Order: sequence, then structure tokens, then C-alpha cells
Amino acid sequence: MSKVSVLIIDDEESVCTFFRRLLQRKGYRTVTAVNEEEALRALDCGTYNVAMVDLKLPDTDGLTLLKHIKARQPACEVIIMTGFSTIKTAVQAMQLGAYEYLEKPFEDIKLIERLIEKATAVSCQGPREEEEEWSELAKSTGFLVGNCPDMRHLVSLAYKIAPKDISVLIQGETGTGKEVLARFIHTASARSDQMFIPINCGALSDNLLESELFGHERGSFTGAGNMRRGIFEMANKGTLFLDEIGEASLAIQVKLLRVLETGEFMRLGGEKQIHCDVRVISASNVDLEEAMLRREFREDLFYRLNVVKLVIPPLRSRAQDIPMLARYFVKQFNPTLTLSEEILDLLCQYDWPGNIRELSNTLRQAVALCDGKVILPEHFSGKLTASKPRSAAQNGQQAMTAAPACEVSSHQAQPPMERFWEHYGTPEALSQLSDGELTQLLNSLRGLEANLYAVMRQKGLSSSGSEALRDSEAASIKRTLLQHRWNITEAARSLGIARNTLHRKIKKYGLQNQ
Ligand SMILES: Nc1ncnc2c1ncn2[C@@H]1O[C@H](COP(=O)(O)OP(=O)(O)OP(=O)(O)O)[C@@H](O)[C@H]1O
Repeated sequence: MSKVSVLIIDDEESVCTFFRRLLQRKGYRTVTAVNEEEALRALDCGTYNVAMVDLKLPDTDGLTLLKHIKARQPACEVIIMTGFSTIKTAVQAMQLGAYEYLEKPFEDIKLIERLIEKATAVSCQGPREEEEEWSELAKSTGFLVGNCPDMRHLVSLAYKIAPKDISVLIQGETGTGKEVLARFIHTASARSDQMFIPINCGALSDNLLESELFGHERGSFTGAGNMRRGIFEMANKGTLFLDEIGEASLAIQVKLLRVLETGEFMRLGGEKQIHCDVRVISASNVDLEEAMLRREFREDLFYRLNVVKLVIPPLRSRAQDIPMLARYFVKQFNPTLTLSEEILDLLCQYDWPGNIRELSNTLRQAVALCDGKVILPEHFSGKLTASKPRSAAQNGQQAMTAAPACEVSSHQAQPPMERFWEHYGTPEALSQLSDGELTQLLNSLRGLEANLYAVMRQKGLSSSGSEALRDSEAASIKRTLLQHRWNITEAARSLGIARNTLHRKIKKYGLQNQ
């Protein structure tokens, strides 16, 4: 077997000497370079398994060198060497294809040796073994990754940064699995035997959120009968997942920033500083950079939270994974059922605005409706063919075709909305339907309504100017809550939205259970 070959690029001679000695002892071939010119010359003269690259060089930077190396020798794995202040750039390098980063000053020789060995193995054999490591862990935590290259790249990066106590910001549409990913990172970290505590910053009022986060002393406000620890205290040595961080008020943001900067906070009404060691993973389904521009999100907090940003792709952009996810959910809900090929095609064509959560909920309902062995289109209440969020008119027609009693063919010439009203517009027509058909129709209408809001929002019709839309959304949510006796889980399922989103909307519209 040919010798492992390592290129060391650092302007500090002492670093080059350190690595040369360390690696030559292991029988590796080493070449050193102290600037860009030497580095390029070395790349022209030999091939390397691994390049150790300093992020800051007098005449260039690590990111530029990374590009040169990957362009000339794609199989050469790059390990970036960085100081604490430039970790963010090192993570950026990993997103651009670097294998890993190593923090200066070097402390753990064994760790360095292991890292170089792993990078060498990837350079020689490809990333298979490493992928096996994280896929095992993902499987054991119920995290389905699939085959989409973007998603696999994201999870591989998440796995590598998991043990490094840095803040992670996860962005992605609702239901894409931000919390699932956060749990995976926690499980892959050295904190995995400590607590993982999720909290939804959008679901609580300011006072409650503050008390949940930091705790309170006895008597600090009306109703605070006893001292209570907050989750920063409870999650000590563990991981805190701040979901919907974009919903936190500016006042809470200031307090979060302080605890992230100093590791210290005070309970509400308290006078003692409490120290905590918590890794923070935050998530948002709104674009925080835009929120920052609107001055709704603090820039300094954003930079604290966003050392690594992981953006989960929406389900519609990784349709190749839908059959695997669908089969998994069906097996979970009822292992005796299967999905027909026709359904798998329809599932792949649908847009899934509520992403994996919506897919899972939809299949749960289909499983409940299926009385045979194979799940068929009729078990979806017309949703897959009916409520693709395209245009309101299309949706009107789709809601109608959702209802099994409807004979569409004899009315082809009629406009969809008219046909809809003819069939369902009067109490008499509705009273002809069976209980099951009425429920199906109601669900289809809810789906239609939710999609309608989504499309109107996309078109900007739901801005503050559109009070009517807000009112009707609020009324629809209130009706659904009443129908489900304020059972949030059932109401959210019926509306086709996440529980968190429903909590947020209840708060936004000031709805109360009276
Ligand atoms: N990759 C996945 N593997 C398995 N289940 C998943 C995956 N992604 C999402 N889910 C399931 O979908 C549902 C929503 O996931 P999760 O709460 O993590 O999404 P989210 O992006 O945090 O949503 P929100 O923005 O509404 O808080 C959960 O039931 C979760 O188990």
C-alpha cells in the first residue's frame, strides 16, 4: 500500500514542525507550505490524501485554498485549522466541502491522530463507513434521512458538528423535522446522557416564557407560590431546543443574549446569578435574516445562535424520499397495510405544505379509513387529487371531487364553483349525505381553507391590510377549537397545521376557551 501523504499549510513554522514530527512517526509522507505560492507548487508536484489548512495565511485564506485543493485533487480531504474567533468560517468551509475543522491551540493529540486517520480513510475509500455511523444513529432515534443528496449532506454535517459545543440554528418550513434533527444532534453529542429540553418560544406569553426559561423565586408574581427552576437550569450540561425562536419578543431576546454570552442568568424576582452550561439549538420557520432587517430580531443574538446554520429542504423538493417515508408511517400505524402504486405516485405529486408532519397525519387518517389490505385513493378524502394548493378555482373543483357521492362526469361543462354549490350549497343537499361523507366533506373544506390561506398569504393578501382574511381565519380556528372542545391536538390535526402553529395563532388572535 502506498504511503499516506499529508500536506500541511500554515504560516507558523512551529505548527508545520509539530505536524511533520507527529505524522512522520506514524509513517506518513508530509510536505509543508507556509503560503499560497508554496501550497500551489506542492499541489502541482504531488498528490495528497489529506491537507491540513490554516484558515489565516499572510497572502490568502483557508477558503480560497480549499477551492484550489478540491479543484486540483478532489479526493484530498481538507482539515481546516482555526482559532476560536474564526470557528464560524471553519464551519462554512465544511459546508463548502472541507472534511472537518480542528481548533487551535491543539490539546488532544489522540483526537488529532484519529481525525487524520478518518480523513485518510474517506480519501481512500469514500464516505461509506462514516455514513454507516450516522445512519445507524439516525435509525435508532427514528430520524428518517432518505436518499436526497442535500439532506444526506446536511445530516453528515450535523453529525460532524454535533460533538463540538457550538450553537446551531435550524431553518426549514413547518413540519420538515427541525426538532427531529435537533434531537439527533443532541444524541450524537457528548451531552447525550443529559437532558434535551424543547421549548416553543411562540406558544407562551412573554411572562410565562421568561419564567419557563429562567424560573422564578417564590412570590415573584401573583401565583408564584413556590420557587421554580427554569429550563436553563434543568438543561444544565444538556441541550436546550428553542423552537420558533423568531417568535420571541425583543425583551426575551435581550435576556437570551445575556445568558448565551455569559452563561449566567437570574430567576425572575431573584438576586443571585446562576451559572449554566447549556448547548443551544434553535429553530425557526421564518427567515431570521429578514426579521433582522425588519428589526424584529436582534442582530447580536442572531450571530450568537447562528454559528452553524442547517437548512432542511421542504418535502416537495425531495419527492424521491416520499415513498420510503410513506411506507414507514403506514407500517407504524398498521403493519398489515400496504400502499398501492397509484397512491405512491399521488403522494409524490402532492406539494405537502405541512411537510413530513402533514404526510404522517394524512397517512394516519388514510390508515384509519382503510377497511381492506391496500390503501387506495378513496382513503384520502380526495386530498391528494383535491387540495393541491394551486389556485382557488382548482381547489374548489378538487374539494368537490373529494366527496364520494358526487357525480362529476354529468356536469363537466359547468364551472367548478357552481357544481360545488349545486351539490353542497343547501342544507337539503347536505342532509342527503351519510355521516362519513359529511365528515369527509368537512375535512376537505378545512384542507381547502388552509390551502386558500396559504396561497393568499403567498400572494401577499394576508398582510395587515387584509383584516377580512384575518377575521375569517380566526373564526375558522375558533370554530374548529369549539368542535374539538379545545383539544389542541385534535383541532390542529383537523386544521392540518402543527400544534405549535395553532398555539401561535390562538395567541395571535387572542382566542380564549370560555
Ligand atoms: N426526518 C424525519 N423522520 C421521521 N419523522 C419525521 C421526520 N421529520 C419530521 N418527522 C415527523 O414530523 C412531525 C414534525 O416534526 P418536527 O416537529 O420535528 O417538525 P418541525 O420542523 O420542528 O415543525 P414546526 O416548525 O412546526 O415546529 C413529527 O411527528 C416528526 O416525528
